Amino acid sequence: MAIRFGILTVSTTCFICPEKDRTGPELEACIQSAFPDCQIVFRKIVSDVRADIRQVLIDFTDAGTCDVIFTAGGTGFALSDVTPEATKDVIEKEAPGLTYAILAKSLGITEMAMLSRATAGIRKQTIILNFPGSVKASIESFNIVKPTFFHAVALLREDASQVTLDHNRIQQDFQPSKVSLLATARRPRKSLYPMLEVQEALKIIKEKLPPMQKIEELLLEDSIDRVLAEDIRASRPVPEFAASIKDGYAVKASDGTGLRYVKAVVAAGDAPDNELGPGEACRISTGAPVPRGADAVVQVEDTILTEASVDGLQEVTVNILIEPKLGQDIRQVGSDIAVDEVVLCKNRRITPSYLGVIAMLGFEKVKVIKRPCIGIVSTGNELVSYKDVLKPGSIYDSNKLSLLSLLKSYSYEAIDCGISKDHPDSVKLTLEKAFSKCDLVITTGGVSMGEFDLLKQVLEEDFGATIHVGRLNMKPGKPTVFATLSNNIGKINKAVFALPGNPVSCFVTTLLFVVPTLKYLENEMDFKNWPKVNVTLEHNISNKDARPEYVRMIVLANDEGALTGRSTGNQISSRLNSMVDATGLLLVPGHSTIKANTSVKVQLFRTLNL
Ligand SMILES: Nc1nc2c(c(=O)[nH]1)N[C@H]1C(S)=C(S)[C@@H](COP(=O)(O)OP(=O)(O)OC[C@H]3O[C@@H](n4cnc5c(N)ncnc54)[C@H](O)[C@@H]3O)O[C@H]1N2
Ligand code: MOO
Ligand SMILES: [Mg+2]
Repeated sequence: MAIRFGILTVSTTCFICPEKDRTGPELEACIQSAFPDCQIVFRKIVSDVRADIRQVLIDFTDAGTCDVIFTAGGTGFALSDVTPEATKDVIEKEAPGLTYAILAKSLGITEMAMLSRATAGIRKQTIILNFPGSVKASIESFNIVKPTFFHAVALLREDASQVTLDHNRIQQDFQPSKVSLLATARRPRKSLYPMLEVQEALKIIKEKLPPMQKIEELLLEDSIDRVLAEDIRASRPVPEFAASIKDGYAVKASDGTGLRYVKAVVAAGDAPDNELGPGEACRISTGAPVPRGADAVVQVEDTILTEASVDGLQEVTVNILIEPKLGQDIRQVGSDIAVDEVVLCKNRRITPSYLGVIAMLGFEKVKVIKRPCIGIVSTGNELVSYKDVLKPGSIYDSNKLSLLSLLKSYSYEAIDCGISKDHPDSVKLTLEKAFSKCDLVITTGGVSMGEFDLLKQVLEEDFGATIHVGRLNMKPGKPTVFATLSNNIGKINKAVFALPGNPVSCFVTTLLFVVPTLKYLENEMDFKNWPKVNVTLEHNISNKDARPEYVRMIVLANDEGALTGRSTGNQISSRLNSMVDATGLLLVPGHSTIKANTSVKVQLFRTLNL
């Protein structure tokens, strides 16, 4: 948050001879070193005239251009000292705590502090605070109150995220970041990180990932889309009893065609205890247990009724029209699943049919591979939640929602770990909170070459992280970062993907690096990445950049079942609409064109569009 300061020296002497004003310039330097990204909106001098002081204060508060105005001078007992009176004329609310804090601390330095009549208050959204006129006293006063300004201004601006940040900082006894924003002139003008190829990076990520894999047991209903951590071995046969495949009559095959006496009825769910004798039949339903003595089922369509009961309601005899074969229309015990058969293999993802099979075997719970807890952090002073009101210069944080839902579409739940400001303390605090909850943290923004791109520095300097991947030869996604953190016994236990802020760049790198990592951590995908299919291009596709480009493709199946593909249009990294409807990525080498009708291999990350 950039605070906007104004400095008003009140002194008739300095007004006549401005070069005598030392307090104004010294105060300005002090403010700038305490708040490096602040803005000094004005530095003025007025004489000790109440109306003149009042006018400057009104001008700069009512225009809404200043968050804080410091006056220096005119606060003592001299007859001409009227700064507090002019201040009281304009303020709408008093802020006595500020002057009290200055007085209390200053009394420890000099008892002359008692002679200050300084006042403080708020007009509209601006804080006005009187400092003494001497350089030393004004700077001492500034240093006393400066820790409160971020928070005070955030409250006045109704900047909820900064207020939360400050509350956390106060509550957690926060240690500021070791990274400084001050030495911009000394920043490197070339990236310090080697440019890696995508395949190289995938290999490194695979090698350096912390060992996260553990097993957990879940209720069947909670295990959909998870990866099996055990073979599912049948402890019972399916079916468990010989069951009829048809609605018809259970018979002895050796009786052949001809009349049968209908001895009993067996419906699904019955447990028949009678035994079929020669010339007898049991009426039977699909799925019902075949009674002892029967060895074939004849479907009702292959029979006729030959005799009914006196009331005409019950079958007494039926004629079997077709020669029954031994075992006909009977599912034998264990014919679907035999006892001890490994019916589902570990490391496979649980689909609805897996769950059905597991349920058939009577399991209540299943062992699956535990997933890392994933957190997503957005970074950027410009970001506002899409649920909040947009301010001038701000944009909606779209990355958070698109990445949370992209992961969800592959069944990974991630936690929203907030929006960090482009300030080292804010990045540090937001990451600290994310790491306290999550094993894998994904951030977006702040990884390129700008002075406010702080992710790599904060990760390295504040968290001792090792950056394994710092730059990639790809478009989009060049500044992609992969880093790991160790715990206090030196064991790697956290991983970070710090992705570029451009909406397409973080989307594509999530597809190419984060999702494969998550699948790999679940043993499902050996970093082979998305399957490739042959696609015929509908038009020429050019890449003007030197970096290989992952062009977003719409892939369609024509009536003959052949696949054709077209690009989603302008591929600039900010244009997230270039992801819309894309189901595949086509890697186009740097400075090259692939001609229409060429057959190319497209990596499919989704099923085809209908
Ligand atoms: N001097 C250089 N500048 C840049 C380079 C470079 O190599 N040298 N690389 C460019 C490339 S490539 C990319 S990609 C971007 C990456 O930038 P950062 O990761 O540092 O991200 P920011 O600067 O914070 O933001 C970039 C862009 O994205 C917008 N953004 C950020 N977060 C969000 C969000 N959550 N939702 C929506 N939009 C977001 C942000 O406003 C910026 O417009 O750097 C190039 N620069
Ligand atoms: O690498 Mo950036 O992601 O092209 O815009
Ligand atoms: Mg940047």
